[in-house]
Amino acid sequence: MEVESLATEMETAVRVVHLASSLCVKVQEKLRLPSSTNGGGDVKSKDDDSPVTVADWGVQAIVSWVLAEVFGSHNLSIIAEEDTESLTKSESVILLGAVSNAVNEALSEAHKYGLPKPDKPLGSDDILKAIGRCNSTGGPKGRHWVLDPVDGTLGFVRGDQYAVALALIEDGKVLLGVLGCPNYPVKKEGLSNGCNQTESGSVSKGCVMYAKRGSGQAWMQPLHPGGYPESARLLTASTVDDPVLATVCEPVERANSNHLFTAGLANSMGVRKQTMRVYSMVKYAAIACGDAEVFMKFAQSSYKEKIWDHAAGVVIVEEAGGVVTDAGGRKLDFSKGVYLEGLDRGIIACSNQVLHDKIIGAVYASWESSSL
Ligand SMILES: Nc1ncnc2c1ncn2[C@@H]1O[C@H](COP(=O)(O)O)[C@@H](OP(=O)(O)O)[C@H]1O
Ligand SMILES: [Mg+2]
Repeated sequence: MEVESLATEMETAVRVVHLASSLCVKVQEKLRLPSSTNGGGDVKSKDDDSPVTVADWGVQAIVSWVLAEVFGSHNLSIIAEEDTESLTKSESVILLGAVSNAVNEALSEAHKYGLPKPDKPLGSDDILKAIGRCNSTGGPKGRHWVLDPVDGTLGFVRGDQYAVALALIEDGKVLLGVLGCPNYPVKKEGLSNGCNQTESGSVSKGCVMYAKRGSGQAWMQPLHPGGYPESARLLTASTVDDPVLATVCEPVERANSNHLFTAGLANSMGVRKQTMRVYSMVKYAAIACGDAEVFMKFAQSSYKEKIWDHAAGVVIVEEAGGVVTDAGGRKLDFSKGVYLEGLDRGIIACSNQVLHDKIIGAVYASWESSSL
């Protein structure tokens, strides 16, 4: 498949991530209201105790509905994080109503993003069908959309960073990636070289980043409440290759990555800047636009990374000039279904190859002496 032939896929993916991000912004605002007035925007717990909200289901419904409208539902394969189980329980009527309202409110604006909109509001059955359709398990062959409707749900419910992440995988390769980062601080003007902030530049909030495999380009658009933006800027990852000058980022949650190991590693390399703890794939976004140089994640060995937590971010970082591998220096394998099978210890994303080589070397040196 020629990557150039993916114009409609890219266009649709970018536009629907803008629309989905606008839904998230509204739901996150509601979550900050007292629970009696937040319109059913409460936070639920999944079986693994991680949070899930109206936004997770709402985004999944919207993306699934739009992709089915544009590409047809026949043979449409979507691998996504949420399922309908808790939404279909009898006690979930209010929750399903809140998802329905959020989805229909967002879809009523779809034309502002150049996307199809339904003739009449979607019913609960349509919404459950759209969410439930995203149950593909992927694999080595064929075309699969990969969606994390709200990555970093903990950040989302805390009013912090989160991302809407959509990617397209074909025959195990990530061809397209789109990241909606509604709370990302973006410098407003004079931005010719990524989204680095300067002291003089004014900063606005929210962007969508995207890249097509092999294009050598990653792009960023501002997030506009009123519709699809006219402009896009090229992103360039940082050329800093001296760890002493590098900014390292890692997950906020101690449970998701070994902070002690990362701190020891950074220390051994002479890193001086304070580690940035950031929720979600926004860490990949920070590397792609030059705000950070290194993202490291060392989960517990029993944890298996899911493809939707990485696919979009990896292609965006790579096309912006960065390098992403496991801790053994091997490319992440998106061909094995829902999980990143065979991952060696952790994930290392760097803004350039020279820095990446240094970090991988330091991981080897530190590993033996660590108690991981
Ligand atoms: N025990 C664990 N170890 C590592 N990652 C985990 C984890 N439990 C959940 N995660 C993943 O870490 C993601 C959040 O990333 P981060 O910690 O970098 O902010 C979660 O995404 P969701 O919030 O979409 O569930 C989830 O997929
Ligand atoms: Mg996630």
